[in-house]
Amino acid sequence: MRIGVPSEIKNNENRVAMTPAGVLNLVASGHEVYIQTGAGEGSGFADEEYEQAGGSIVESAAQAWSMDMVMKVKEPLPEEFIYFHEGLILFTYLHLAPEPELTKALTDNKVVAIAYETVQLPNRTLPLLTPMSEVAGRMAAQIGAQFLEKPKGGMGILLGGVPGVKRGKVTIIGGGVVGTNAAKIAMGLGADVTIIDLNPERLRQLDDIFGAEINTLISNPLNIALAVAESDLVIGGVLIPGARAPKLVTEEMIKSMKPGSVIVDVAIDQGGIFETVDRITTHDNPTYEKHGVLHYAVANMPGAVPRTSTIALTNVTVPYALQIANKGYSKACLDNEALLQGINTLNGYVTYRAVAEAHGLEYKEAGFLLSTM
Ligand SMILES: NC(=O)C1=CN([C@@H]2O[C@H](COP(=O)(O)OP(=O)(O)OC[C@H]3O[C@@H](n4cnc5c(N)ncnc54)[C@H](O)[C@@H]3O)[C@@H](O)[C@H]2O)C=CC1
Ligand SMILES: CC(=O)C(=O)O
Repeated sequence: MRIGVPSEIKNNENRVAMTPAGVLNLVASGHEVYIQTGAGEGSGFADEEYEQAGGSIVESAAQAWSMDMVMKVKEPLPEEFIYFHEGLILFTYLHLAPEPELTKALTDNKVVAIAYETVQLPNRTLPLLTPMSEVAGRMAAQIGAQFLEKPKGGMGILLGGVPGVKRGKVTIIGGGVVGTNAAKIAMGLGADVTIIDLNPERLRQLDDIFGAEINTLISNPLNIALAVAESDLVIGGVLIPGARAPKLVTEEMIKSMKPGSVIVDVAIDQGGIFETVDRITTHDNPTYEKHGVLHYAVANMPGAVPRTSTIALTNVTVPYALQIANKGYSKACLDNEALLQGINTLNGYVTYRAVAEAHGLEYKEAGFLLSTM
């Protein structure tokens, strides 16, 4: 199979979908990999390293997009829709629930769109989302701590306090991968941390992991309102796979926070959990202020630490790319239920139920479509 790897074009997105090690793997199995010149630079991978691994460098995005399968990191932006065509296999993060135009472009052009974030193992975990959630979760606590500093617009507190001065309060809504990693760093900084989750079993696990060092609360509007009101930093890490994130933190709750508090909406890639987050922000201009609270809503947080993120991401994506390349997408997905869960659009249909529901579109089961093709 011929695999194309274009450069990422989102603001400050320095990750790339393939490392030279990944190229070596695919080439060793008889595939051809075409990398757009300079695509790996932001992650510290030079064109020559890809060539030494057996890949070919192409000059333009159009050339990289002209292959049988395109591997990317972030969802395509409107200027990339011109490259869509029938039968193209697109393997990348897509986050389609909050993206009606992208969903339409993929179905109109009959792209086989396999979303990293909905590839799901039988134990319900999301192996291609997890490493980036680990990165973003850890970053969320660091970023929150930074923006609480006065010169960054915050109220001017140190999360860990000092002897004789109270520690800062951090509430994390969603105790999955983002939440757990945010908690680790926030606790490491010395903050007073509360995690809120809907799943009591998850709260038990968190209690076992962190013990008395952490507060856990079941998710309901009252607990969220009380915790948000007394927090200096609130981090949103809720996910219902494939679906638009629920708005759990209302405008009234944001108004109840102290001036100079900070919210970090990590779940913004699925639409975000804060009612007052009305736009996606960028690494260039990461925050805005509303009701005196600093709002951070960058949808590609790991793009700021591309060396770590690219390696962590490709560690998990390349084995799945190999299955698709070796068997063809149809057999690979029929043989591997986890990969089948990744198909979001196929033959002009939306094949992920939560995405179809988000846009009021007809849903078709990918397995059924593939077995009748
Ligand atoms: N902004 C960025 O750059 C990045 C964003 N993300 C996003 O972060 C979000 C979280 O991802 P993960 O932690 O990997 O998901 P996860 O599936 O590991 O965790 C989600 C947690 O949310 C909980 N939850 C569901 N409904 C809830 C509710 N009503 N109240 C409280 N908790 C609830 C679940 O029980 C689960 O524990 C996703 O939207 C993901 O795409 C991930 C990486 C980077
Ligand atoms: C998961 C995601 O959206 C990211 O890593 O950018």
